[in-house]
Amino acid sequence: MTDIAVWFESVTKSFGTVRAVNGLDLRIRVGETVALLGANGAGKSTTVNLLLGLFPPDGGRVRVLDSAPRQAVAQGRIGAMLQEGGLMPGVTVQALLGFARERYPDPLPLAEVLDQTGLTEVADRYVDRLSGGQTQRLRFALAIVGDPELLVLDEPTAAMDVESRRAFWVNMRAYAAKGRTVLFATHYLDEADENADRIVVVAEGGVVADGTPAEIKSAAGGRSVRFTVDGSGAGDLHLLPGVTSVEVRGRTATLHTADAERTVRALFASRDRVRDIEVTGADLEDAVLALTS
Ligand SMILES: Nc1ncnc2c1ncn2[C@@H]1O[C@H](COP(=O)(O)OP(=O)(O)OP(=O)(O)O)[C@@H](O)[C@H]1O
Repeated sequence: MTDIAVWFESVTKSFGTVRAVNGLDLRIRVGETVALLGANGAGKSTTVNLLLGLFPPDGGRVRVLDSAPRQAVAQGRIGAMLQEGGLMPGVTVQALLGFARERYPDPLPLAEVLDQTGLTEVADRYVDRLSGGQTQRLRFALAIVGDPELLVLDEPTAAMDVESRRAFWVNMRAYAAKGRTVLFATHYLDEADENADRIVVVAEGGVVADGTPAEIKSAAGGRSVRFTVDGSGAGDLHLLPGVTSVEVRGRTATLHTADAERTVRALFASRDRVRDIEVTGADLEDAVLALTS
């Protein structure tokens, strides 16, 4: 028995000519809550699907809870909330959770799951009559009903409003606090920051950064300098001292810099006038942009 819950070793997976996962190395310890963070197409869902044994890797090895993924899933040791997949219509919330419970060797009590996921009030409602947020809660309930050792969530809060989202993370953290391992994929950088012990940033199918939220922010380092581009254009901005990347949207330029003071001084020296200048500390979004650009 090891204390590694999830182990990817040099894993690759291609779809036709697209290499969705490219030499991925990742180890997650038992009890960790890890966010997989990356842009569209970075390889998050493919990683999750490999972890669940939905298809085999082309190369490398995936181990979950000391087993092959399919075996761990078959034993009911992994709970998953995926992006798609319909719920059986024509049954009530309670009945569906009841069926699901029977598939597991040691499920949680039904009342506890309903209570924990805020579904008690709609227990008798047909699943096709639920709101979007309630449907997501039911998906979460189905993921935890078997009391799995590992919980895998692929963009779990998509389609939830602010209040449902907040409530969802409270529930997720309560589950993680029982010593369970959680891996969730997200686009929401603030959610990764607030709800994970560790953030793994993926781009083009590989890990580009891995650390605590604080470490990720400081690894990307630096600050952002934002201003309105005037007649001088934006062509030479990447040459300014300290600048690590340049983004221009409309008339607003954002410079990511490792040395804001030198960048700002050189910026003022290089043009007659600099309008609407704003210097901010790198937030997680800037950090991820800097790491993946
Ligand atoms: N079944 C498939 N067939 C063909 N290409 C695929 C398939 N699944 C994924 N891909 C491609 O693999 C790459 C990685 O996709 P993946 O869904 O893993 O990314 P993601 O990080 O989850 O993206 P998103 O945030 O948009 O869900 C993308 O270029 C995608 O188009």
